Parts: sequence; C-alpha cells; structure tokens
Amino acid sequence: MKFAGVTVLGENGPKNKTCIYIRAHGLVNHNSYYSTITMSFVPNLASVTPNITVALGIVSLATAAIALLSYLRSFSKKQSKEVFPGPPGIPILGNLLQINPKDIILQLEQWAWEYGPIFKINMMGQEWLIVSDSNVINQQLKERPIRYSHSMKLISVFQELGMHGLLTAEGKFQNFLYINSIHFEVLAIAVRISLLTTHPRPFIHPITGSDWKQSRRWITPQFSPGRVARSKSLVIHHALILRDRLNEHAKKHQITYEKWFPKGEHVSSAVGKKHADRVFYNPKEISPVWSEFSDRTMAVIINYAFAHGKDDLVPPDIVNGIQKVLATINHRLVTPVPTWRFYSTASDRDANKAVKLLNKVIDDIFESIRKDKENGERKDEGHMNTLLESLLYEKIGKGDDVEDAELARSAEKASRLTLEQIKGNLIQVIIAGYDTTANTMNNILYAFACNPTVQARFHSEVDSILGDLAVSTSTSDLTEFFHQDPTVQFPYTYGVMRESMRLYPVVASQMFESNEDTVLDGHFMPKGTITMHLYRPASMRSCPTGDPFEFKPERWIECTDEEKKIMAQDAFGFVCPRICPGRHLATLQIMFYLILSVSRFNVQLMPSPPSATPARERRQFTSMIEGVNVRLVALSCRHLSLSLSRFIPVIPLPLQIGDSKNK
Ligand code: HEM
Repeated sequence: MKFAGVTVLGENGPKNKTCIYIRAHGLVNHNSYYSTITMSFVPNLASVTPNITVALGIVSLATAAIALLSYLRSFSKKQSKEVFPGPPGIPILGNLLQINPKDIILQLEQWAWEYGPIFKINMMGQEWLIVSDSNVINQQLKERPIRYSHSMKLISVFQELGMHGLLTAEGKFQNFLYINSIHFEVLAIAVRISLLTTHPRPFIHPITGSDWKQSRRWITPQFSPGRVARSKSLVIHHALILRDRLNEHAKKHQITYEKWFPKGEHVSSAVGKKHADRVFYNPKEISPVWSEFSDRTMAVIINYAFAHGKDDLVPPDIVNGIQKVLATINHRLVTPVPTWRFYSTASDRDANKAVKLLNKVIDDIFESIRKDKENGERKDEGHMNTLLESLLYEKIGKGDDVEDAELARSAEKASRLTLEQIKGNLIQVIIAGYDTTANTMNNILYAFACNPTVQARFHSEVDSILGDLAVSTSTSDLTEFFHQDPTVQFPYTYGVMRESMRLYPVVASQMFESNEDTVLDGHFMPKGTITMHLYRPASMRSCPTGDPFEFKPERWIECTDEEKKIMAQDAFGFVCPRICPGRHLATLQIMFYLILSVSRFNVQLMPSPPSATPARERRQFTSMIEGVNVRLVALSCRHLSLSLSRFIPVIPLPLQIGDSKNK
C-alpha cells in the first residue's frame, strides 16, 4: 500500500479512491474541518513500508495540529459537557480501565444510579454521554436515522461480514467506511494518539438517507400481526418439540440430582477417610437448557424468513453456521483491537464461510421459487408465504387486517428491494431475532426459579384455561384452540413475559452518534457526540406502578392503559421509527413456548455451594443472564392425560431445521 499524498478535500472525496475522512470540530462557531487522506493501493506491501511510516508521521502531525486548533477553540463549548457529572478517571485512559467490556452495562447502570439520568464517562479522550432518562431517550430515538445513527462499530462489524440490511442501514452504503487494512489500524491509532483531546470520533460516520427507509417499508409489513398470526401452527409445532426436549433435560437433571445427593445406601466411603462422602456436586455436570431455546427460535425464524416449504434446499449445518456468525459478531463487538483485519482465525474463516453458504441457500431457494412461479405451481391451501416469497412477488396487505393495509400503503410507495437487499435483510432478520428471543426465554426461566409464587400462579393460569389441551401433542387441535391472541387469553403469562423484559432486557443499551450539532436536555451537543442509552434504569425511573425493582407480573394486569404504555415502551425499542419489526413474532414464540412447553415443568435452581459462580447478566450483541443452572422437574401428575402424552411422540412436520437431534 502506498500513500499517494495527504490532501484536504472537504466532505466529498474523489469517487475512484478509498478515502478516510477525518473531522475536527470548531466547537465555538459550530464549524467543522475535514481533512481527507487519500490513499491509492498497490499490491506489493513489503516494498512500500518506508513510505507508510513517513505518511503516518505526516498524518499524525497534521491531525495533531488540527486537534490542537480545535481544542483551543473548543473551550467555551466544552462548558456544556462539563455540566454533566461522571466518575473520576485517570489521565489519558479516563475511565477505560474501570470497565470490563462484558460487564459494561452493569457498571454503567451502577453509575447511572449514582450520578443521575445523564452522566459522562471518558474513554481514552472520547467523552460518552450515558443517558437513562426516558424523555431524552425518546427524543433521540425518534430523531433517527436523520439526526442520530448507530455506532460505527456495530455498522462496520456487520458490513465486514458482508451483511447489510435494516439493522445497520443508516443511509446510502458508504464504501469508504470500511478499509480492511493493517495500515488503516495503525493510522487510526496514530490519529487517535495525536487527537488526545475531547473529540469523540476522528472517523466520520455514514450520511443518512433513503437506504433504511426503503428496507423498512418492505420488511415491516412482513411482520404485521395479521401475517405473524399465519405462522401460529409453525410456532406451536416447535413449542411441542421444545416440550419434548425439556423433558429430556428434566430426566438428566433428576439423574444429576440423585447422583449429587444420593440417598443413604449410595454413599461412598473412600479408603482412609473417617467419614463417607455424602455430596457429589460437580458444576460441570449440569445440563444447561439455553441451546434448546436457541434451536427453536432459530428454526422458526429460518422457516419464516425463507425455508418453509423448501427445507430440502437447506443443509443441516446452516444452523451451526449462523451460530458461528453470531459468535463472531459478539466477539468483534467487544474486542477493542480488530485483530481480524490483520489475520483470520479459524472462527473468522468459519463465519465467512457460513455467510457465503447462507447467501447460496437463499439463491437456490430463490431459483426454486422462480421456477415454481414459471410452472404455475399452486401452493396448498393455508400455505404460509415466507419473507423471501413475499418480498419477491407478493402484493402486500391483501385480505389482512387494518394494520397490514396501512403498512401496505407505505410499502407501495417504495421501490421493490433488489435480491441483494433482500438477502442482506433476511440474514439480519435472523441475527436480530434469534438470540433476542432465546435469551428472553432463558431470563424467564431464571425469574421463575427465583420466584416460586409467580411460577405457581402461571401454572394455574395455563391449567385453568387449557385444561386437558395443556398436554395435547396435536398441532392442529392447538392451532384451532388458539384462534385468539394468546396475550389476551393468558394475561398473567403475558405479564411474566413483559416483567422479565422490563427487569432483564436483552437489548439493555444502545450506542448512537449524532450526525449533526444538536441540543440535548438543554445542552449543546456537537456533531459526532457519542450517546449510550441505558434502557433498564430509564424504565425503572419512570415506572408508574410502584416497587420498580420487584418481579410482579400482576402489575401488567392491574395497571391502566396509560401506565402499560409507559412500562412497555422500552423493550422493543420505544415508540420510534426503528421500533423492532419482529416484536409480534417474538411475542408469539415466547407465549407459546411458555404456555405449551415451560408450563409442563417446575423450574428450580440447582442446589449449589456458596463458592459457585453466581448467575450474572452478561452482554455481547444482546444481554443474557449467564450461569443460570436450573433444574426442571416434570409435572407429570397434574392431568390424567399427561401420563398418556408421554407415550405419544410429537409428530414432526417437515420442518426440522434447528432440531438439535438432527445436527
Ligand atoms: C424478545 C425479542 C426481541 C427483542 C427484545 C427485540 C428488541 C429490538 C429492539 C430494542 C430494536 C430496536 C433497535 C434500535 O433502536 O435500533 C430491534 C430492532 C430490530 N429487530 Fe428486534 N427484538 C426482538 C426480536 C426480533 C425478531 C424475532 C426479529 C425478526 C424476526 C427482530 C428483528 C429486528 C430488526 C430487523 C430490527 C432493526 C429495525 C430497524 O433498525 O429499523 N427482532 N429489536
């Protein structure tokens, strides 16, 4: 790589070159200065290293000069940020060493209670504003994607894996944002070091535009309540498989429990020991259940997205592949140095392969749908169109409910998505919808284990409404029964779901950058300011129903409509243009998994000694309570028919993707 020169170009760089925009604020008069380093690339890297060193030196000096200038001019504007309190840090590194990336949310929440709804932290010279004030959060979220956009890290991690869709769309796709080069990193570090000022981001963020709007207009109608309701039998089918799997875990948990705490005659007496051992606890022997939830949610979403009716074209290892992609995203989001740009590890290569495979599968299914259409092949009555089919061919809103029609009007205004855009969106929908739903289920199990009275009330609601159907294994009988919205039919169970999302939100925080100078809570915020939202303390501060720290599902039944609106606003992304489009599908899955699967078990915590690692919330792409060691006890005696149901196998539909037994 060779630097052709260093030029100051302003906002628009030459089209045929890769550009990095560097921006320094003129904080007094709102002016900004942009310098652009224009680089041309040649293949032989070894022969040009001296040029790079010289260029880096020049760049560092130039940026240091710009930084110094803007720093001197920024004094009066800095005053606005000074008004916010924050934890004291150390010179240069600020608060960096006080934060463990995996525990960042818990640490920031502690500070939020201590320093108030808006406080600041210093991350190596960058000031971040941490916000847990619902009004301010609402204001910022509503002003997206024009005034605020997702953090560059989130966007670049997805783009580098070749996945671009609704979640990361902010404007027209910016090629210059991503430069996969070791020299870029060295350059970034050099610039960062020379910019040891208060400037938040030396590298420019995307320009907002129509990219997100177009995807949003097409994707949102595909997840309207009317369309999601058509996937009822798909979700019920997987809820029954989940019940079966949890039953296997319950058996294992019983064996482990009996091994750890044997009755009298099983005690072993080691030679030379005065007393026989009576407890054989070993934390490695616990059989965790999270993967069962992730398998089911993955299966449902893949089917919903593209696989339903075309499962012969989906290789079994696709689930494994997607899980690897998600693990890679998680890893990259919390890794401060992007090592994958220097060399690829085996997991980096696996993730790339998995994205390629996903693209190929979608291509194959697209081809098959196209042929079906050409041959005029008719679908069975009641066939559920996948997201792929609908995005390619369907006229949205026909025969559906009012909300569908509303959304259809909006989609009609936008031009159809290209196949490339569809593929990006399908992959992102899977990534966005899979562990969010699975982690929520995991957190509910933890809440049940910690709150036996809540669990008892949940069991009683399910039993009293479902009766003998509670143990039915018939997808069609159950689909027929659930003709109503289950959140209305089972209000306490719905309260359990909402309460767990309020106390243990899986999207507990988000980070944004401002795209323009703005005013936040009466204080001037220059373009490029980083803001981090903390949703849990925000919702707790504004909780209108009392006892905000307690797990009380009944608050969702006893509250007024207005109170419910306030309490529900944060879980799926507030009432903002980017509110989660998959919320109805997520809710349907969680409700059916609880009613048809989890209700068949008593959830307890496995006994453990005081030295055991306590369950703790951890954040990667999404948050989850880790180390939840539950013991499932099958409730086999509540209904006469239950004993029968244990001998009736779940009759599998042809949709077995994600079935861990088939992996
Ligand atoms: C319990 C489950 C879920 C939770 C808690 C959740 C939460 C959220 C939140 C808070 C956002 C807003 C992010 C933002 O403000 O930028 C979001 C966005 C999104 N969610 Fe979900 N989600 C869940 C399930 C799903 C499912 C099942 C799907 C799809 C099948 C999905 C697809 C998406 C997509 C595509 C976006 C991006 C929307 C946009 O940027 O316009 N989510 N989700």
